Amino acid sequence: MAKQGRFSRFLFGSYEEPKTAEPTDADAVDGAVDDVEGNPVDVIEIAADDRPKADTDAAALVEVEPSQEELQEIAADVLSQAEPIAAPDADVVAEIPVEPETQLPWYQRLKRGLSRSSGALGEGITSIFTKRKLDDDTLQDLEDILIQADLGVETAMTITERLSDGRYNKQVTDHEVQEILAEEVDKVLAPVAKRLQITQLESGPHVILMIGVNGAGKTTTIGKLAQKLGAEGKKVMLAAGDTFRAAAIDQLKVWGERTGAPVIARDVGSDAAGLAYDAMSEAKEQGMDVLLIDTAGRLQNRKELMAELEKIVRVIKKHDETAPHSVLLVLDATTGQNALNQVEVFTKMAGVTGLVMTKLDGTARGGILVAISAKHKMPVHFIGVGEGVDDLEPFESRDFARAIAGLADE
Ligand SMILES: Nc1nc2c(ncn2[C@@H]2O[C@H](COP(=O)(O)OP(=O)(O)OP(=O)(O)O)[C@@H](O)[C@H]2O)c(=O)[nH]1
Repeated sequence: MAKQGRFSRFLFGSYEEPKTAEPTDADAVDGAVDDVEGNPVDVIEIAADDRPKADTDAAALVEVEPSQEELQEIAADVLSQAEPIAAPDADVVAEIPVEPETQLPWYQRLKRGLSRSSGALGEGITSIFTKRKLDDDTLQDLEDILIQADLGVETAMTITERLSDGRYNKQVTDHEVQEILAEEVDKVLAPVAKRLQITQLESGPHVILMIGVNGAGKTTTIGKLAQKLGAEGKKVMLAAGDTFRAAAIDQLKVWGERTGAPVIARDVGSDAAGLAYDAMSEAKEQGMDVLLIDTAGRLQNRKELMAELEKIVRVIKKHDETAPHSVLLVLDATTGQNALNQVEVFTKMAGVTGLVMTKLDGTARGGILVAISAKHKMPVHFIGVGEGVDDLEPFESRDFARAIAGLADE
């Protein structure tokens, strides 16, 4: 059977989608809660015994704004795929890896971290273009590989169109394809690659609220940021606002010891907003430049999670009307398409100002950052490619684009 045209496969749905998510057993209930700006937001309750579901790989192949109902489903799905709720003190503190003494330069570590993604892309590209001319079939195969790497349909199409321009029916090299891939990825990412600005150095502290689902890497990212900001000479304080999990509190204390940053913590189960208020007082009193506040990734249900985030924001504002100055959403790259949905849900819920993507080293589908950037155009401040303290770096679009395309640094 002749292959369908590339565009019609997406628009008319004959494209074979990656497997869809299993239906969740989340109990949706009606309820109205305001978001941080006071706008009403629908709420979904998640059953307390919800367990993680299979990978959500359902690509949104045609860009359509989700309806309120769909958004509710997405929210249920997003949160149901977080780690299961553990008894608060049944957890153990994750081991914080010790840095190797000799460290590779960042680009090498980035390339190594993205090697699963670039390897999958590279192998795919080589298998397509070895001894084959550029025609409809090869372009279609390439597009499939790019979509499987989670780059998004739009970017995949742009790349194949650019490649076909002037090269149709000719032999192309892997390198040509990689160069075009890198250039197009860079075009999408360059506008969102923005440094995190610490703006409150005079009136301090600059308050950073870290949010995201369980296990995304919030606590680890706080530790890594504390290290970086401290190395820049900034006075940093940490607040263990994930009072839901004993391990999260302990882990933040370990990071505090390691980075020399004071940690404000209370017992598990304490009121997170009360802790944030006290942390603000302490940070002001001690003349801190930056206050990094950890938050719970998952409570009993989304309503509680949202209420807690709102409350934290409200009490912080009692100290400083302009705070929090940054609300960073931490995304785990290994969650694939689900990360796209998390941006949607948390932005509505908590007014996200920027993204941090972790665990790019743990997936062959690091292209998800490209799809997220193309869709949401949200600033990306940092990316993580490992558990070590130096495995988090400010996001540079060109480096990322060349590394994921498997090209050498320039
Ligand atoms: N491979 C890899 N692991 C990472 C990265 N960032 C974080 N991790 C690991 O991911 C795990 C979860 O990180 P946490 O920082 O505890 O996640 P969290 O979002 O604070 O989770 P909760 O406290 O449960 O809400 C830890 O084992 C981290 O070491 C990364 O960039 N690469």
